[in-house]
Amino acid sequence: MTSIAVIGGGSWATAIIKILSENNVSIRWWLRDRAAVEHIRKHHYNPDYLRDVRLSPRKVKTFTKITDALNGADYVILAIPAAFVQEPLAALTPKHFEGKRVVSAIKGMIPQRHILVTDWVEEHFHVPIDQMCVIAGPCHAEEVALEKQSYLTIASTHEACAADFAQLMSCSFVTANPLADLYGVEYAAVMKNIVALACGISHGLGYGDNFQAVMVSNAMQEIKRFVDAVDPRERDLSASAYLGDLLVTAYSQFSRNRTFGNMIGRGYSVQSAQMEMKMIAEGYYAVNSIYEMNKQYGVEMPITEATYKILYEREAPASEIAKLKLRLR
Ligand SMILES: NC(=O)c1ccc[n+]([C@@H]2O[C@H](COP(=O)([O-])OP(=O)(O)OC[C@H]3O[C@@H](n4cnc5c(N)ncnc54)[C@H](O)[C@@H]3O)[C@@H](O)[C@H]2O)c1
Ligand SMILES: O=P(O)(O)OC[C@H](O)CO
Repeated sequence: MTSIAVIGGGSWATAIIKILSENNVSIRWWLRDRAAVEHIRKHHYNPDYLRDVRLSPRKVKTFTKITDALNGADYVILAIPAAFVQEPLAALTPKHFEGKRVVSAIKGMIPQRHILVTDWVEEHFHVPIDQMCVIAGPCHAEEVALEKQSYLTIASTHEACAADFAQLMSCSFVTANPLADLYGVEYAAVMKNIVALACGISHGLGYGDNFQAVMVSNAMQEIKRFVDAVDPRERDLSASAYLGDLLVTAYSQFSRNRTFGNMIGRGYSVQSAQMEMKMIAEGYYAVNSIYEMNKQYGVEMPITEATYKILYEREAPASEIAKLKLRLR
């Protein structure tokens, strides 16, 4: 039986565990919050996220020590927002990851370093890049909880590695397909969060669907320019791992990033929006990383620049979106 360690106690970790539990696997789940661990052991659901998801005590074991969760695991899935992933893994060494495949479920970048999570894992824990995958595609945890038909893309530099893990992430309500484009998929997943922030900000300011449709079309071009500059190769950005994820995050009621952006557009400060939201909007951190990274590449990125100026330079949302309006086509 495949043994899978899941690191993180949020909504996406909980949804991933629900999917994996449909297959013949054993899950070793590390959560930061001890009270949540106690609760799950006793009541078999996560008290903080997706409370309707029942967790099989036969398949899912919870741990408060991360090294215990990793013990004997074939796969390690990282499902903590990128801004917080370094701290819980700080005590781990390359030895803990020997012989294990690492899967990033994170759609964000390491904030202080402006690097992708897979690059950080390779650098820090010496996991070979071809032994890593990312979980991508348009998929909200809330819809997984409701067993609504969803599609995931498992991306890796090594197609066989992606294909193996895709099997484990497929079930009656999820179709997971492998794709050999680790970096393109990972960057596109980071960038769609920035676009969702911009869509939310515009919506909060009173812009309508017509404007958002143009924003999303321009965003797809912006993502293509950036990804082509950073990792040039042939790829079909209309595939669901890229365009699909952008659409779901820009339009869904469940989108954390859009919700956060909407609050900013309505006049909340960054701090008050963060306090009001129980969940993490990865795009807030990602926009800083992509903006900083782009100093090296010099790609034309009007949506990223406008979002950066609003969130990090405290420019007024109304005037930044008014300027952006003139740059969209
Ligand atoms: N939720 C989704 O539908 C979804 C879908 C696809 C990908 N993702 C990605 O999954 C990752 C996890 O997101 P999520 O939606 O589960 O997040 P979430 O907001 O539901 O949960 C937050 C998680 O972060 C942890 N956390 C919060 N503050 C922390 C801190 N200061 N230090 C350490 N840990 C802290 C919490 O314990 C919890 O595990 C993100 O990269 C997100 O982009 C989420
Ligand atoms: O839409 P968000 O901001 O909640 O992000 C969640 C996922 O990335 C959607 O695929």
